[in-house]
Amino acid sequence: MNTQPLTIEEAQRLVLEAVDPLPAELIPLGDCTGRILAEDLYADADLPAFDRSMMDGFAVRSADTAAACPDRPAYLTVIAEIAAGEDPVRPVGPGEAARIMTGAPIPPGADAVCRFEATSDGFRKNVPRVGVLKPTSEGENIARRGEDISRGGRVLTKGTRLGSGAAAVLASFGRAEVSVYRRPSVAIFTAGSELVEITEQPGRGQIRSSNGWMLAALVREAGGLPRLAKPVPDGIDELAAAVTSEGEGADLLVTTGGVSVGDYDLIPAVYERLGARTVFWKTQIRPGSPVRFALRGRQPVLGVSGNPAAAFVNALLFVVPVLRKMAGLPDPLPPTVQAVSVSGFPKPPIKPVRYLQAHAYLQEGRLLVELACGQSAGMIGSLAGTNALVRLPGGASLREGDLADVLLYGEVRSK
Ligand SMILES: Nc1nc2c(c(=O)[nH]1)N[C@H]1C(S)=C(S)[C@@H](COP(=O)(O)OP(=O)(O)OC[C@H]3O[C@@H](n4cnc5c(N)ncnc54)[C@H](O)[C@@H]3O)O[C@H]1N2
Ligand code: MOO
Ligand SMILES: [Mg+2]
Repeated sequence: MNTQPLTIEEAQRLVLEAVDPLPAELIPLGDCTGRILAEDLYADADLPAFDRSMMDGFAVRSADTAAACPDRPAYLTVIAEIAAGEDPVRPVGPGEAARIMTGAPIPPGADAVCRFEATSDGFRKNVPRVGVLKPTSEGENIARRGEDISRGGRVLTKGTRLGSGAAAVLASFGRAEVSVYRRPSVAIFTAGSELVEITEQPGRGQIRSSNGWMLAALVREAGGLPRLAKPVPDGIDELAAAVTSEGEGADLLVTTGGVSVGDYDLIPAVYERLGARTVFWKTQIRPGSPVRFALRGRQPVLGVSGNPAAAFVNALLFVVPVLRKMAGLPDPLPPTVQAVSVSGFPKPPIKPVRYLQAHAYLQEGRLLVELACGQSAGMIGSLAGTNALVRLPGGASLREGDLADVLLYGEVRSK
């Protein structure tokens, strides 16, 4: 086990190294939103599958229209009407045109579509003859077979998060089922003799256990399936029994509380009882420094701090990346962007990296960030209404107007 506090980069590397993407499963296309594609998708056909009209108008031979102008229209005999869904076989010969609708196949012989607006009488149905008012160039208003997606090409890449656009592509190739990475299941345990369930009225010295609910929501947001156990009193037997019975088969175990040096901080002993090998304990981050990472066989176990804001930071920095990697995303670490800080941070610089609860928002197209009031690790209020963490490197201070590194985890809107 590493005994020196690790840098955040080293700690994240060790955690991510220990986990792999989960196996794939087939799901109905209608359930694909937010899931991660587990295969490359190649086009097994051209899209569109046939040359088709992009306008309502007339399929013509472009040469017939070369000299057309409003004063001397090119008059063509209308030989057919082609609606979308039809399969026209009759060729358009010289001096002829076929009335055609958007999406309908181009008939043999025609090489362009002249839209209604560029004809005389075009909007009138059943006219035997139409006057084309301007030249229609070869290929005009025709979508060529395969011009959208050509057969054999890769249209979706493994590791893509599926959404509306991908659904359109998958549907076009008849994929009623899609292969995605399985959603990670996460068993969550909250340790502490002071904790009561949220439906209970806490007695003196007791508190409602909020961390489990926070973690369950975060797991869900990251695409995982949380299983939240009842709060467990501090006791090696009780905690080990709960994890053994309710953590069975979970892809990830998360415990909160009990990771520091107090007399009842029993998580190290519990992990030992469970046969989990500790990979590291303590990191150079604040809050959340005493986070613990262990492996119980292949099952990863993350012991996050009991202090609510510290638990939140631990979860964003470790639990979410683990879930993203398990879910098949190629870039598991949350992206960092830069924003102008409208607040300064009054405390003096420290050696560890600080993560500050913040609200990032847009103003006239620029990303700004405001620190939440109350940055103590034990506080909960700063978690409400925030969508970002400001990352303050070791030794750095933050003044109003400085450019700050920001880790976004929620929707960014205008203020
Ligand atoms: N002597 C030292 N004491 C502490 C150190 C240290 O280095 N030396 N580190 C401090 C830091 S930093 C942190 S962070 C905390 C870590 O605490 P634990 O992970 O051991 O958590 P607990 O002691 O169980 O609880 C801490 C705090 O959080 C509340 N809590 C716990 N679980 C929940 C929950 N499910 N929902 C809401 N709140 C919860 C708990 O009541 C305590 O107030 O240790 C410092 N101490
Ligand atoms: O690292 Mo502890 O999380 O400061 O509060
Ligand atoms: Mg403690």
